[in-house]
Amino acid sequence: MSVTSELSSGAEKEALVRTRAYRFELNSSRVAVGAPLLEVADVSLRFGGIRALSEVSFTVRQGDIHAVIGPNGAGKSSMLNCVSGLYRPQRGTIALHSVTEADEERTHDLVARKPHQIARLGVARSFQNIELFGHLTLLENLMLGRHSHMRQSVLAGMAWFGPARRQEIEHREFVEEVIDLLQLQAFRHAHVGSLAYGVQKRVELGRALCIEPALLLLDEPMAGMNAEEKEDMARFILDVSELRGVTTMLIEHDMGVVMDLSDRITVLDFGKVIGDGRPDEISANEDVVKAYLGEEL
Ligand SMILES: Nc1ncnc2c1ncn2[C@@H]1O[C@H](COP(=O)(O)OP(=O)(O)OP(=O)(O)O)[C@@H](O)[C@H]1O
Repeated sequence: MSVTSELSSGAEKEALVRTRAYRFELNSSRVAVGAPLLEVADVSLRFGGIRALSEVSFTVRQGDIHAVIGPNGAGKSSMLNCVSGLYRPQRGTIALHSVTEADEERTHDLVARKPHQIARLGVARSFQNIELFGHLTLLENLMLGRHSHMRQSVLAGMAWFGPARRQEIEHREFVEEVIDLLQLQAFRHAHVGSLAYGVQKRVELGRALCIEPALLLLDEPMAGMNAEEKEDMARFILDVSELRGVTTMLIEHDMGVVMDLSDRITVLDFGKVIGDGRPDEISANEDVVKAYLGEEL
């Protein structure tokens, strides 16, 4: 893609995000649309004799849905785990860019940081297996997602007066906006454990959004879903990106979904990048087609 067309698609996205009026920002990154948000450079990760990642480099740009695909064992989850700090690569850098309220540009090397420090920088992650509190209601699960933004002490919260009450109301309104976006109104007071699998996955996405992510990491958000649930989830991921400007990096096996949703795709095979580009470039890439021989592209 040429630089100008990249810029114009960035401007279009920004205009789309601005045309809708929302009370709360879900996207906490102030990096300009189309500019690099996450730069993975030369990352290598070994487990004993197994090379899970070899000199992996790619860039995720602000505003994009960026898919990481590849056959089983290609290193996709390992890559996501390196970004979220669960794994520490032996080589390479993973740089997250940010812009402060004073418009100062910052770069954070994620390799040196612990998972909770990376989460505090706004990197929110959902897992392959659902990790929600099944015995709590949907509202309670999402309110827990707001936890990192709550300033008042638990004691003040329990006493339920003054600033604690105001803050609770504010967070509740934030959560309601996420519930509206993901069309979860009907399940507000349901215990999450009793909800259908596809709805639980949507609640997980909601909880990640409650963190106000700078970068959203989704590990197989549609795994185990039926066709209708997949379609719904794809729509919500698109809304989160197009309407709310949240940058998303996702791992997904369903090629149809990946080709439809993604702005950019990085393909891994045996821990190496064998393709990186727009969906049309990836489906025309011979190495990628070879790696997926027999699979639909
Ligand atoms: N914690 C670990 N300890 C040892 N080996 C690991 C570990 N995590 C991943 N690996 C190995 O690294 C390689 C890449 O695995 P990874 O799970 O990242 O691939 P993947 O592309 O996500 O696969 P899948 O699509 O099956 O989930 C595999 O050979 C795997 O066995």
